[in-house]
Amino acid sequence: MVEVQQLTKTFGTQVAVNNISFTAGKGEILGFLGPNGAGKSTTMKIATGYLPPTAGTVVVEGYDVLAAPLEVRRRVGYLPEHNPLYLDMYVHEYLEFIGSVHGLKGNHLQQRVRQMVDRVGLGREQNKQIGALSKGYRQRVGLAQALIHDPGVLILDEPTTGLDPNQIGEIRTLIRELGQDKTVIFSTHILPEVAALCSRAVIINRGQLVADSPVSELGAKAAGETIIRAEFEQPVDTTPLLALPGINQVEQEAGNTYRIRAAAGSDQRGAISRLAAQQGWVLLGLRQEEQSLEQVFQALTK
Ligand SMILES: Nc1ncnc2c1ncn2[C@@H]1O[C@H](COP(=O)(O)OP(=O)(O)OP(=O)(O)O)[C@@H](O)[C@H]1O
Repeated sequence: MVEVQQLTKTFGTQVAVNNISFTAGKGEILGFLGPNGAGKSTTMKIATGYLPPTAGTVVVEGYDVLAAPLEVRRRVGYLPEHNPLYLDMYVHEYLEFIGSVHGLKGNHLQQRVRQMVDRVGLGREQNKQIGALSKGYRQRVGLAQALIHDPGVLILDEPTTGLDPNQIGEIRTLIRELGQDKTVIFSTHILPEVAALCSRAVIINRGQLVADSPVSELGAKAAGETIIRAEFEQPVDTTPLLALPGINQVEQEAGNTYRIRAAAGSDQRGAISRLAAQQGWVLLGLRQEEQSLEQVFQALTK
């Protein structure tokens, strides 16, 4: 579990992160979104103990990043945005080195290295120097080093950037598996990735939190209201529709389709279909409009 509370980070006069709070739970994959410069990497660096907060706290599996940085590092796997690898080291050698930094030794260390090579799909490239690997394979080495000590929390800064579509698919599958029993926070600019992988998303903009909600509810939040389209066989009297609680406006569109604006986050379809039955209206279609994640992101971060 990762608990970010009223976190602020300033660099001189620049406020990179401005009083944000959110929580990521065990078995949860949290998408961390925001435009360039929003403060994502800064937040992740603080949560992994690489940067101290200016104010506020981050608590990782019960340990405060400032008060217990070693306990935090033991429990966190971190893939930084600019994956800092030792290019002249061989893949095995590097993973052994990182494993030993985490206190792994002997057979157990060798076994973990083999398991990680296998897990991230480094098999064919495992005997090369890191400098000889393609971007995608370097990213896999970065993931393997983040996982080597079997941390309960994984913080991945743009893990799929620069990968080809096949590699993206494989890394997403891996993240999905890891998310079953770990806490995973990952940042990305690829919005369909969030829809595919995450149950929840946190969006920040200019250092401030602008959304923290289940991905499925983001649309209504961004729009500030829910739009429903109802098609009837005949024109209907809009007065009883407008009288339903939570319905703000009803407009007739082409034919006998009505655009119904309702309070954000509410689902009025049941009430509308019951009203239609009461009034003897033949309801041909009833559809709640979904906003795409792109639209939501743009609305919240412009
Ligand atoms: N060491 C630093 N010194 C000064 N300013 C910094 C430093 N690190 C980050 N910043 C500033 O803090 C702000 C947030 O940067 P950050 O890297 O956290 O954004 P981001 O959301 O990760 O962006 P991107 O999507 O482009 O990676 C930016 O304006 C950046 O210039």
